[in-house]
Amino acid sequence: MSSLLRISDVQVEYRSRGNGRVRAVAGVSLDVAPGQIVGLVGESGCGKSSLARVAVGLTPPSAGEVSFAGRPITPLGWRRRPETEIGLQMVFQNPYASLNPRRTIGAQLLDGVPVTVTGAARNARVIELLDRVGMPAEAADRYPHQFSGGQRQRLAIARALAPQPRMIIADEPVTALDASSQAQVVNLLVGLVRELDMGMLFISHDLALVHEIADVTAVMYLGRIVETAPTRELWRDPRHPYTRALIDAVPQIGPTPRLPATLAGEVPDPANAPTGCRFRPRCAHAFAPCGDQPPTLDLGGRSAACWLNDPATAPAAVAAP
Ligand SMILES: Nc1ncnc2c1ncn2[C@@H]1O[C@H](COP(=O)(O)OP(=O)(O)OP(=O)(O)O)[C@@H](O)[C@H]1O
Repeated sequence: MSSLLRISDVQVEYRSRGNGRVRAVAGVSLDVAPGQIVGLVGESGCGKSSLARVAVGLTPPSAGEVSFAGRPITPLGWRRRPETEIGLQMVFQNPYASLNPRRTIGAQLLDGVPVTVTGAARNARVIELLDRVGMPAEAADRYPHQFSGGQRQRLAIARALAPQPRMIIADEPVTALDASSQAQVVNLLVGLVRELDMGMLFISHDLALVHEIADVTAVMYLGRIVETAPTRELWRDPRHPYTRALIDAVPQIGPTPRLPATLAGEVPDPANAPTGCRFRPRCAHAFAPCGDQPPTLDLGGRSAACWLNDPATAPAAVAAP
């Protein structure tokens, strides 16, 4: 399958206190195909937002490349080419990040409507966008502060749809909302993405939510993707102990209810990332080879960066105490 968004070996570094540098994203590759929903999941601080900002050209990568529909995305390219041409739009956790509090909703939606739509059709497009996200036409004359959090996120989705993008990157789009709005906004977003046959990179710390909506799930830990698989396979048969731990942390209801297991410890600060496998200090299966960083192993339609999947090293894990 050809990819729409291609992230190749991207690194993101920040200046840390003193003269040091922190590598928040340490070599990530990820593809999103047209019409595909890819979920990117991981605990807070693992580098998800840093990766999203690079993917839309808001932050330059320290190394690696991002391309969209075969064209490179760089912050320079982003400025030169209006986002309406790029076809990649972002929905942020906080809708105030994408909605200007001082301008009416209608004016902001109009900004995103392609210039090829002219005259009365422009206003008609605004009304249509509002209708798509379940908001009344009168919303066009109001300001963002006149809406609830859930309504504002609906409006931010309408703003993202205005340029008729081919893909959305949604970074924790419902985390800031109350529980009842969360389900509504996720259903709306996923429904629109499917209906309009767009691609989506859906970033979340909530594996259960990603399980419900994503075709493919990528699991990120401390700046690296540790496992990628079709969502159903990942859930049924995780190949990385971190994925297993995240699944075990989800409460199971139904015929065999199970209490969630907590994942011991916390994500280390990337400034003090462990050598070798970064998950090693928290991993119940750590064995000698984990002192070296595991490569991303191709497991046939899926991949995992864990020595347990390497036939050459795995027997040692069984032998380990
Ligand atoms: N501008 C910055 N300067 C320095 N360090 C940063 C900066 N932005 C992020 N970081 C650090 O990079 C790491 C990854 O942060 P990032 O926000 O990308 O992770 P995340 O998985 O999206 O977490 P969250 O969901 O909490 O936002 C964290 O350790 C964070 O402290």
